[in-house]
Formats: sequence, structure tokens, C-alpha cells
Amino acid sequence: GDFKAEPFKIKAVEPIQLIPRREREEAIQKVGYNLFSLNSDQVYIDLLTDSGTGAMSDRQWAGLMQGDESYAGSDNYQKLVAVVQELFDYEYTIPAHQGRGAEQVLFPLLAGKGQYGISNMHFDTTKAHVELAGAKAVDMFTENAVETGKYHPFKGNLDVEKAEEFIQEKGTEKIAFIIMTITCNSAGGQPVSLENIKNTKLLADRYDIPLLLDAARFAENAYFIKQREEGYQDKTIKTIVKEMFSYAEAFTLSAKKDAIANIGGLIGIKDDEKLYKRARSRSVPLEGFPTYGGLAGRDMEAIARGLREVIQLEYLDYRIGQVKYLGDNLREAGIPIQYPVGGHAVFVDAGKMAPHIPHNQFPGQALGVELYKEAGVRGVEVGTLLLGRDPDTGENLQAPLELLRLAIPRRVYTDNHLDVVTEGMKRVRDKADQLSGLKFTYEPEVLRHFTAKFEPV
Ligand SMILES: CC1=C(O)/C(=C\N=C(/Cc2ccccc2)C(=O)O)C(COP(=O)(O)O)=CN1
Repeated sequence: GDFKAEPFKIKAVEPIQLIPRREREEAIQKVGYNLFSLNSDQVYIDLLTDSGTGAMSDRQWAGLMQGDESYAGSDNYQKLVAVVQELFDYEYTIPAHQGRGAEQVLFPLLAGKGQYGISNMHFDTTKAHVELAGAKAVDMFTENAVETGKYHPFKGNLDVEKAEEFIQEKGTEKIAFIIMTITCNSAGGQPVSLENIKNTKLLADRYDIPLLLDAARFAENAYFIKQREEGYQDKTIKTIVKEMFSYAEAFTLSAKKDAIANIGGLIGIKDDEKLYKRARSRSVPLEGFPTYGGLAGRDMEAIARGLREVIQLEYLDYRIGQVKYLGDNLREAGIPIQYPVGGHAVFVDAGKMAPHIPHNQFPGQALGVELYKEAGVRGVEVGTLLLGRDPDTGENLQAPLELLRLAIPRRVYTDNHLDVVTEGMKRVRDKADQLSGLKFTYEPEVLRHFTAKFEPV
């Protein structure tokens, strides 16, 4: 339409507050400069993640009252199966408690010791589950993904040539699967074009390798295809979604993103009954039972309803328009970001903003700590800290980009809140060259960023 206002009015609100600067400085120092360790009431505007932090609609809330808590065969499960069939044209659905729940059930059935998982970019928790299955996660993004200041419509694409060389080098029996992350979170929530998905499918078929989707932000990916890909402008989001999923044979999906639910995950299997039965039996010890997957019936209802809401064009116009609003304001202030903005967050190029901080002193984390001190805004580092160490050598892997992610929860904040973020980032920019890096005082074994402790270098 020709007006930009939110396609909803607000019915319930949750108070937030900005604690005094002194208290913010004490709080972050006390938790060892790890933003994950702050309590929510110490955070004014929480851009840590868009995962599980969205606001449900009144219809989703109403659905909670229709939770069928039958142990087996819950009515909400049937609704979930029906919406997966309708939206993705996938026969089989197995719920899980979240995305990682889906990954832990599915991946070991497809990947094993000494094998490789190929992806445009594995998000860190997905990489962890490929490794837990005994395989190695290999990212095959294109050069466009690392040139943050340069426009490219599909920075999330997989480099098909690079992937083919790798397959030929290792031998096809060494490749467990190709998993396409849509949108590509670690590249900056960047979309993957349908052309790239098609070409990846052709590659997978040529070598008889399964193609999976990590579909956490599938609706946002579809929106960018409609906006930017030749021949898709007049297609509905629903049509684009169905085509995207038609090229894969299974997906894992964190319902905490584009199902706008606070918890939940899904495994979708297109038509491979044998794989479905194996996954279904694995879900019993790991996720409880194949018709509830670690969730209450009410949660499955919320997910089923959220999946229908997320593909509405008015919602996506608003949601991605809000991310662009923040991105445009930061760029106007001369703050380097991954451009164009992605679907769920603005990724500040911390490597460019604080070039004096080496990658292994975590510039993204240093900027994130400063933004919290300046404005009580919590972001998250997506760079070397998140990437972790090489499981074989133990060496710190250097990330392709050192980013500070400002993830925008769905239907939660107004542009006024985002203006505070812009103001806070301007203050950080003005002192960026005086910032020092961080070093570990405590480094956990696995997924270290969640609980690590630091001190300024
Ligand atoms: C593409 C993709 C994801 O982005 C994803 C989770 N993302 C998250 C959640 C998170 C993870 C690590 C640190 C902080 C926050 C995000 O903040 O971005 C998962 C796992 O889903 P799960 O959290 O439901 O287990 C699978 N794939």
C-alpha cells in the first residue's frame, strides 16, 4: 500500500527501562564483558537475537487456549502437519523443541565420521551439530559476502563452482549433504537467490548428494527473491516459498524465527518415507515423541498459526522495511554495515570500524560492549568469537567478517527504539579508535561465546 505504518495495532505492552550509565558499566564489568550474561532488566533495547523474541499475534495467543496436550496424536500436531504440507508441499513433519533439536535428530542419519557437510554458511549451532555427527562443516560462500560496502542482491549465495571442486577433490561418498541456509545468518542475514538454489540442486543431483535447507528465515528469503530476482516480482510469497522448498528433500527449521514463536523447531521431509521413519524413531529418545517433539500442544498451535502469518506481504514489507530503516540511518551516519541489509538484522562491520583491534581480540564484541554502555542496547558478535576453534588443530579460526549483529525481534520495537540504537552507535563511532580489544579470562569448550568471560586487553 502507499502507507508505511505497521500492519497491526498494539494490544499488550511490556515495560522497559534504561538503567543509569554507572549501573550499566558495573553490570557489564561484573559479567566479564559477556552480553549474554546480562539480565534482561539491565538491557533497554534487546537486539541480541531475533530468535524466540518475537511478539505473537492475538490469534497465536488464542491458539494457546486450544492446546491439545494428548501425549500422542495431538490435534495441534495434525494442524502443524497440514500447514507444512500446504506451505512447503512436504509430506512428513517431526516437531522438535527448537532448531538444534531438529538438527540433533536429522543430521546423524545423514552425516558420519570423516564426512563433510557443505553449506553457503553453517550458522554456529548448525556447525556444532554437523561436528557432533562426526562430520566437518565447510562453508562455501561467494566473494560478494565479504565485500560489506559493495551492493549485491544475493550475498547469501553458495559458490557452486567452489563446491563442485571440493566434491571432486574429496569424492562424493565423503559429502554427507549440502545444506542451504536461507537467509544466510552469518553473512548478514543475506538472501539466497532461487537461481542459486536451482544450480545447487543440479550440483547435488549430479553427485547424488542430498540437498537440505536450514529454513529458519525462509519467508524473509522469499521476500528478497520477490524484491530482487528477475521474473519473481509478480509472484506471491507463497508461490516463491513453495518453489524454494521444492528443490530440497528435507529441512530443519527453528520456529523461533520465521514462525514467530517463542520456542520450537521442525524437521520436514518431502517424500522419503524411509528417512522419515528413521528420524521419527530417533526423535523418541531425543525429543520425546514424534507428535510433540519436546513441545506442549499449545506451542505447536502457535507455530502452525505463525507460519501462516509470516508469509503475509504486508507483514514482510513492514518487518524488512524496519531493518532497512535502521540500516539506512546507520549508513547515513557513516557507520559501515553489511550492505544491503539482511532480513532480520543490521550487521555493523566492526572490522572496518575498529581496524586497530585484531580479530582474536574480537572487535565485534568490543563494539557491542561499548554500545551497551552508551545506550543499554544489546547486540551480539558474529565473527571470530562466534566461529570458535578448529576442532582438529584447536587454533582460533579467523572469521571472514568481524561483525556486530543488531537483530530486530519481530513486531516488538518501533522506529523510535531504533533511533536510540542509531544514536548509541554514533557515540560508539566517535570513540571507536580508543576502544581496546578483549581477551578471555574464561573460555568454554563448546560454543564458547554463550558463557565466556573477558577482560579489556
Ligand atoms: C540459521 C540458523 C540459526 O540462526 C539458528 C539459531 N540462531 C540464533 C540463536 C542463537 C544462536 C547462537 C547464539 C545466539 C543466538 C540467532 O540468534 O541467530 C539455528 C538454531 O536454532 P535454535 O536456536 O532454535 O536451536 C539454526 N539455523
